[in-house]
Amino acid sequence: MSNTPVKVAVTGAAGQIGYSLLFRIASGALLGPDTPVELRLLEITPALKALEGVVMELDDCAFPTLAGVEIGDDANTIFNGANVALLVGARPRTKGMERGDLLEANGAIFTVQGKALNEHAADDIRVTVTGNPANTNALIAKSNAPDIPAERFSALTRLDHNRALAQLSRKTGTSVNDLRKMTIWGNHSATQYPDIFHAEVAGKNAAELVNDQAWLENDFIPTVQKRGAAIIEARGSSSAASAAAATIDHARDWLKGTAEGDWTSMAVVSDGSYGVPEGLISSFPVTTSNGNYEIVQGLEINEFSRARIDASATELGEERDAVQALGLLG
Ligand SMILES: NC(=O)C1=CN([C@@H]2O[C@H](COP(=O)(O)OP(=O)(O)OC[C@H]3O[C@@H](n4cnc5c(N)ncnc54)[C@H](O)[C@@H]3O)[C@@H](O)[C@H]2O)C=CC1
Ligand SMILES: O=C([O-])CC(=O)C(=O)O
Repeated sequence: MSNTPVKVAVTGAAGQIGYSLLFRIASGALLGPDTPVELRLLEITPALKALEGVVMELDDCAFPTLAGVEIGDDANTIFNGANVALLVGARPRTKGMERGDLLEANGAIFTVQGKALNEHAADDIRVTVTGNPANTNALIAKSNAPDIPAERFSALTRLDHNRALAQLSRKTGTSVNDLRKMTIWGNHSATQYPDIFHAEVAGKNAAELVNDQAWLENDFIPTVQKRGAAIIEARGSSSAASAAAATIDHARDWLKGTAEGDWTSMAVVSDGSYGVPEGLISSFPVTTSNGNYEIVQGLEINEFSRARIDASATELGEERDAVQALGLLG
């Protein structure tokens, strides 16, 4: 085991996603069994007592990879020296809300945290925003952290990606292990576009294999787009364990790399690829290695996909304008 622990900051650590996420990070699911990890856990003051209880449970697991835990309510202290920041802490939506309805309630959290990261995080910091509305919260954090390269900020669409894999695997009667090159485009919202035109099932093109436009339009796409709402309807609260698992998948692949011949979906700052306006944090197909990502280039976009990618980009532009009007962009 190497000696220097990687400092992983998690916000909203006493929340329901935190309760799944922390134990997986501490057990090595993010950085592997040979890398010690120091958890830096941020909460609001009234939640610190509950967080102390979670830390007792972390202690009681005696994880060999857990080198230390620090908790607190001050982002400047908790983000000090952080190498990885998982920004989960934010209010979840409840029944009948869209994620964008949380912009005003949650946006301000990410101005403060962006500034604190800018001042105190380690030089190699990589930031993943899970708290909703994730793309625009990531934009807020990025714009309040001018000294951190824009490519170090990302938002989570891996849960949507994983949901799309699960739906395609069920439809084709194959294992998720046989699936490659799924893509989520756009916003982590009901306008996101899960795209199977480039996906592969055991080496065959998924759209051609499925060959069922009605399923694609009326089942697959809306099921993935509205899965979060379906879970709220069924569980009475929003997805937590699957969101934690996706947060780990996202951050792990970013640091460790995607497999040869595959890619993943991450919401990252647009460089104008595929006509998504530059500067928006939008989901793209990306390959990763050593903590860097590249947007997959050269994919042919058919008319069906074009309209959906554009619609989600339009929504992201509207969210950007809304937070700009609220004075949240640095
Ligand atoms: N991007 C994605 O795929 C998904 C995103 N989410 C989002 O993740 C967020 C967290 O969800 P849950 O854990 O279920 O919510 P939760 O309400 O159980 O926990 C949120 C925690 O954040 C804390 N918090 C609030 N303000 C904070 C601040 N300024 N600094 C640090 N901590 C703060 C709260 O005290 C609370 O403990 C929500 O916004 C939810 O909508 C949830 C599922 C999937
Ligand atoms: O739908 C929600 O509000 C929680 C979430 O982001 C998801 O499950 O995808």
